[in-house]
Amino acid sequence: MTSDAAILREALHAVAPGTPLREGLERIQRSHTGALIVLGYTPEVEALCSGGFDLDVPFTASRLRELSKMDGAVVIDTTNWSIRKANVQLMPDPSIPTDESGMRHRTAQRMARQIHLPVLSLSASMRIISIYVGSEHRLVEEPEALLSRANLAVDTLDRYSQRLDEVLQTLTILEMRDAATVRDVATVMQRMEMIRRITSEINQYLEELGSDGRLLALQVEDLVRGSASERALVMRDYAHDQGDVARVEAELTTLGSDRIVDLSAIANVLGLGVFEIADLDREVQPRGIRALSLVPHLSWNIIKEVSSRWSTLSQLRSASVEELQKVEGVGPYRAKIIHENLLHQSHMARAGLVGW
Ligand SMILES: Nc1ncnc2c1ncn2[C@@H]1O[C@H](COP(=O)(O)OP(=O)(O)OP(=O)(O)O)[C@@H](O)[C@H]1O
Repeated sequence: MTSDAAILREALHAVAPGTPLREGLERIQRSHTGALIVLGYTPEVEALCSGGFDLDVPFTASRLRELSKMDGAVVIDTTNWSIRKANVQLMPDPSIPTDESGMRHRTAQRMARQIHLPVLSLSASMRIISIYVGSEHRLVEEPEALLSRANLAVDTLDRYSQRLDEVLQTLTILEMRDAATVRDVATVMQRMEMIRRITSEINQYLEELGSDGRLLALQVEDLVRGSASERALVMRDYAHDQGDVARVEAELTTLGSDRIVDLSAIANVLGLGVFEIADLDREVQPRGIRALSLVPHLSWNIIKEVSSRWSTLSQLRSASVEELQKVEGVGPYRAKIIHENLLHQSHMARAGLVGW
């Protein structure tokens, strides 16, 4: 079953600026009237409606405004965006608790708690749009306020991305010198997880911003391009058990905000066995999967095959062209490219130059 929070998120998306529903709500606000709108038409909703009249007309912003001029609620079938009822009295169970004041908002909250569908309430006096689903409640924010918070979050994402670039470059150089430590790996994973978190927050803003968030969406896309696959590569390089990457991903995602600052906790999610602070300075070897991903023209299957033959990047780097050729799917040409590219990466790293 879809959770109330997920339904609320969808509803926020449906009322985002630029959508027909938002246009209808803005028209109602401009005419200084209020509205009570149920987003969903089910037998349960039908049973809680009294009076008014039945309709089956396509939803338009102007129809919503006209129908909201009348007393009572409007019911919209969101499966085909048609208006099904207008001028109806909603009769949710009066024993359902509500902390709202004013009959419109109290009815909206009770109704939402009973049917677990979005119910919108527009106050005539305060120009506020509220959405209720189950016990969830959100005010629909003005685009300007949302946009300024989203911009702040994008600035943060930008700073986090720069910092990730730095720590990832350090890790790359240390990997080539066989000197990476648990701390370096955990620091990269920490930065990547922080980027994932702020990106998911921004995506929620973007959903609510609708067409007003288009430019910002492009900027975010630019900042996070390739970051999810890079994160998976680092995990595959260092997770104690390579088959465990899905668990690592899930645990990292749910790590509380107090624990995400703790490098030991992150290292332990990767299975790197940190029992005391000094363990963070233990050297670790990558499997070489990220380094192989930088070699041109290598398919994922070949990367997996090659990396499974040698247990560490340094062993892989010392493999000769002849040895590489013994791997299924690797011919003389590919073997040479792998060999030369890994050496090239190593030389660049030794010279302190990365980003090939
Ligand atoms: N149970 C209900 N079913 C349908 N419509 C209702 C219901 N309760 C209130 N309303 C609608 O809300 C309108 C305003 O009601 P009321 O003045 O009691 O609420 P309010 O919250 O004080 O108003 P506002 O939100 O505009 O400040 C009513 O005229 C009616 O159209």
